[in-house]
Amino acid sequence: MNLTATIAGFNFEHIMLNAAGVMCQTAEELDSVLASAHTGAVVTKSATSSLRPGNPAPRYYELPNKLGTINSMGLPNEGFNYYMDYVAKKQTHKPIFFSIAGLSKQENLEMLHQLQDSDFNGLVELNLSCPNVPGKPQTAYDFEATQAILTEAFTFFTKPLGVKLPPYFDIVHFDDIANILNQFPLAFVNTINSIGNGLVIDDATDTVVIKPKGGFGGVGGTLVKATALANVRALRLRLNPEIKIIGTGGVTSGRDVYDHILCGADLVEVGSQLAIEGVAVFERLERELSEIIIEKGYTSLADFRGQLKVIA
Ligand SMILES: O=C(O)c1[nH]c(=O)[nH]c(=O)c1I
Repeated sequence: MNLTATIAGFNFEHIMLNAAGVMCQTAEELDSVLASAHTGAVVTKSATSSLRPGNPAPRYYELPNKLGTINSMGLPNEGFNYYMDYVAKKQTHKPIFFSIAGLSKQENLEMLHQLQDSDFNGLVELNLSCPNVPGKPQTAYDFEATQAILTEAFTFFTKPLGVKLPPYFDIVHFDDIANILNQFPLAFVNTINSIGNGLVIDDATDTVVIKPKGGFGGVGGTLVKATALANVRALRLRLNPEIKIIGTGGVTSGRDVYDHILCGADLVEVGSQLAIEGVAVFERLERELSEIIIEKGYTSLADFRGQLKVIA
């Protein structure tokens, strides 16, 4: 059975990896994802130029009954140079995604210049969708700003580049963002990031469950699966075929991985469920996915990728 994928000439022997932000802030966490026999790659925590402690705790919460998670981490990370050192000395055959989330266009362009001029030989994920930096909008909800940063980036950046998008909820917005992205030689689009600014209440105390922003935070896990699949499907139907899709959001079972692929995903990321279950989740998900593929009589992901049926 062929459970592989290719993006920008990089071969992925397994199609799952962590979602940026989960199990990827330190070298030890990154190593634990790479060490799994059931991951094809790893993505770093989105980096800013300098180290950031992030928002005050409690800033992460797992909902009861495995419904999902809410977080307002606030972009805590070890700083750009920490991850540059990590990728420089890391010996691995698995591709590495280097995620960046500068707080301004200039900061993002500066990190892209450093990545371009470095020996880094992996893929870069420009995170345009962090919902948790107080006062900072999710860039990808501003179509002009998205167009502008990609236009400037591609005047000098020649390594494989993709963008991490927030979820969209309007068909016209799917059209708008796809029209922008199709103008650029992107290696991939990663959709979705958490659903921004949700609110969860602790029913024992009538209190929000996280401290930052009065309890508003990004929602992930089971709760966001329908939105994640819609965004994967909508973008697959609209984007140039050369732009591959990483499906993220709502993955807790092999069937969820299968559904992301059915909607058009080439790679599939696990966030909330990885945080809840640990790296063993990848073995379980890959086993469950394989069982479904065998049951359906397929032998490779290409047999059903993007083959979601509609009702005639
Ligand atoms: O709060 C965070 O660090 C965070 N949290 C998210 O849910 N998505 C993001 O892109 C980020 I940068």
